[in-house]
Amino acid sequence: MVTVRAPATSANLGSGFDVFGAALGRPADVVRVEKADRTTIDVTGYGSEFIPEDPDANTVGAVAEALDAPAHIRIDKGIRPSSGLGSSGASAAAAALALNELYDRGLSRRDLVPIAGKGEATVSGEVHLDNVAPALLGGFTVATGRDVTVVDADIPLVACLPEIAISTRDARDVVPAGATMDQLVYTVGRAATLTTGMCRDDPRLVGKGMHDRLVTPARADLISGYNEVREAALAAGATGVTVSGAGPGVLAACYPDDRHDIASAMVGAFSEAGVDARAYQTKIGRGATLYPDD
Ligand SMILES: Nc1ncnc2c1ncn2[C@@H]1O[C@H](COP(=O)(O)OP(=O)(O)O)[C@@H](O)[C@H]1O
Ligand SMILES: N[C@@H](CCOP(=O)(O)O)C(=O)O
Repeated sequence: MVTVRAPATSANLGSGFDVFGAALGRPADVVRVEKADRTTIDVTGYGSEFIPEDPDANTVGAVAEALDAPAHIRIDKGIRPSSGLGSSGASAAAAALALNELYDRGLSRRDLVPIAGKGEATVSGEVHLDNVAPALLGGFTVATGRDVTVVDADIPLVACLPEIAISTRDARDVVPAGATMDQLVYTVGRAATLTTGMCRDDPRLVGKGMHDRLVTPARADLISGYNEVREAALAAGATGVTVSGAGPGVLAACYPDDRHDIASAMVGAFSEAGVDARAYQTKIGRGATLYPDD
């Protein structure tokens, strides 16, 4: 048996739609695989009642097929599905690493990124590698086509998860079809600022670079209380706030000592909007961890 823990991830970070991603220190999914004649899946844990065990509908099924690695796959969900924290991608990334080890396929983590992406595509409708790349490689990742650049950034974060479910597929439907030149210039400036901040471990630049006028406003409208939560986090010291992935999670960048106050402020602001929420005080973390021969 092979066991892999794959972390939650936050995609887009505001200015990097479908390109930027970051591994979070927590929460995480744990996936265990054993060889079998055909693939079967058991799901337990957070939100498991909403996750299909049919290999054609679960992200790990497409990964097993792509690797020609049939297995009994047990998924223990630490990351709630439809969260904006890369829940479906984490399972796919964990399965890719675990099955590669179980069947001795000899692929590198980078080789496994597009394979895990096939799993992600089964639920989101399109291939986007901005969750599976950081889940496998860790750090802050820039995914352009099949190329992935990794920065081992050290940035404190708070990820706040409201009790609202938004599927990535639905949230992709509200993304504007085009952009003006002003919007493009603004986005490039912010994306470059964020990337510089990641390279310098500078929470101020990262927070500034998260600001986005293109995709985030459309998605924020799907999250009750988003504007109030954003204002509360900024008032508590966040250097930047944006929608995490396709939402409903909300991500704040900050300095380490401010995490507790920001987490309380975000949960409190959601509560005032009538929405229960939980917050993870975390930071950019490492990629999936392999526990062979468990
Ligand atoms: N292993 C899995 N983990 C989580 N969700 C899964 C998995 N396999 C299939 N799904 C489905 O994917 C959808 C959630 O994925 P998505 O909308 O991309 O949100 P996110 O990945 O941000 O949690 C849900 O409909 C869920 O049932
Ligand atoms: N770039 C994708 C990222 C979706 O992330 P998820 O964590 O919500 O699955 C998008 O914005 O659609």
